[in-house]
Amino acid sequence: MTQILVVDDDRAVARLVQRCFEGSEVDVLTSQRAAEVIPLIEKHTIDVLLLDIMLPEINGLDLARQIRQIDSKLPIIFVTGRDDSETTIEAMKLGAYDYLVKPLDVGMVQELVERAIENRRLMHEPVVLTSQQAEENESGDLLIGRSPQMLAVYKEVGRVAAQNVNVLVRGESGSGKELIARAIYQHSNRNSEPFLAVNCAALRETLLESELFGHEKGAFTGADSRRIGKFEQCNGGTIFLDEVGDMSLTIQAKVLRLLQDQRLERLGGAETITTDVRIISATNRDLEEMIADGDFRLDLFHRLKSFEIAIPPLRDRDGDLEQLVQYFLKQFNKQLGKEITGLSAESLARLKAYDWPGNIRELQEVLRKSMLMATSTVLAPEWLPPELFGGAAPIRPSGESQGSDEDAFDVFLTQLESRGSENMYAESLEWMEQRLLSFVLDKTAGNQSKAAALLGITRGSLRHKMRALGITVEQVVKGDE
Ligand SMILES: Nc1ncnc2c1ncn2[C@@H]1O[C@H](COP(=O)(O)OP(=O)(O)OP(=O)(O)O)[C@@H](O)[C@H]1O
Repeated sequence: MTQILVVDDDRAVARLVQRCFEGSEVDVLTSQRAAEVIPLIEKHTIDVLLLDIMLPEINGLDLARQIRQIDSKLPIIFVTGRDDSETTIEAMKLGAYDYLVKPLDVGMVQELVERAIENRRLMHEPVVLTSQQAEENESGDLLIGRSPQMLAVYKEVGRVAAQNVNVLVRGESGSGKELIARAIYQHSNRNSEPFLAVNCAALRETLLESELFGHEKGAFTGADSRRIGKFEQCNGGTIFLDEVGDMSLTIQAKVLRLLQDQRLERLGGAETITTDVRIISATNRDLEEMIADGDFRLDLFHRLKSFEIAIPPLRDRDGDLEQLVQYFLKQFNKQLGKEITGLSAESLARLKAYDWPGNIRELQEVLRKSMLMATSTVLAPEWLPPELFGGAAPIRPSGESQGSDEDAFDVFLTQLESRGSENMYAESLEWMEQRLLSFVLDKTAGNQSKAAALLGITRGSLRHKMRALGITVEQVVKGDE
């Protein structure tokens, strides 16, 4: 269970945050007194702290300094009554995750807290290179696979982690670039400093520029207060630039300058700020081709790849598929309350013959969906999706799930009931969310902004849900073909 702590002498703030997470997996603890905060943090595992800057007994910033001594990586979101840029900057320099200005907006609180929870997870959940012991122990995210190809990758992680150089992680979509980036960070000398991830493909140019470099009030329409960018906020830490090939040339030039002399200016600002960040970047794009086409800067490319790690696609890893299948079967049995003991020989042969363009993430999704539908304890080919059969749907047992989604839902509900689920509400919602998101992303050809607009949720929430459900745009679009 995720736990967040809200500290504010204004009870309305605590009530609003509690409302934001009603019925969710997030447990909201509240306190109105500064003196209670440290004992609460020591007693409970707090994932995110929402902290009023103007507490009656103590300044929130001073309290944050004390908290940093106990837990240097706890994401703190400051809540301020007024948009006072000096205090805000002070807070961000202290390593605050972000800040919110009252009156609070439910959607914004949800989105920011969800992002902070994800950030906490990225920093904390250890990425463990597989060993028998690690698999048994099952804590954190495991990097499964002992193929010679992956052993070579682990060796490179070990070789580069402690060196203070920028690393470019390359690999196809879903092949584990983010996991490898986190493994590098966790084994680095900067592992007690923050790790912030920015997806360069997820934001429009101005927003990405402001996310990375910050902006001054009035720098562009909508910039109604000063904002500290991730490079400044992450001073001393590590930034993960995901989908780095999607940065515009303007932003590339700014990142290059930052890499050359660790200096930056906020958007619309004149002050030069010095910062010290290590960059781990990742891409599945052909940067050499982009350079040849004038879409990516050669000088930046060289700076980013002081060291390069290439993750092999799943289809090229000898023997890893079986191990990953075993691991995910165990994981999903637990999550879905199933008791599937293994795959039939034909199912395994199908999995091995398939190309896995979406790599591990696609394998996860295929297994999860198939396990959700399966009525037997051995996963037979009829439960596998059509793409594994070259597009032709496998024959399902008569009378089951051949028809509409409505029929499939009835079958699913019957299965839940017959296995005595005590979590039908959550499991059915997840089932429907899977379909809803896949449907909408299909309709919008994978455009997440349009999909979020259709769904009436923010793009951040959509991305969060996609990640939680293991949905990737490539897969959704591919399913349409
Ligand atoms: N070797 C592995 N062992 C176990 N799980 C893995 C492994 N590699 C990847 N995964 C899982 O597969 C999913 C995709 O991994 P990740 O997000 O790191 O891929 P990525 O290459 O960064 O994807 P994208 O290109 O979409 O950004 C995650 O859920 C991750 O935990």
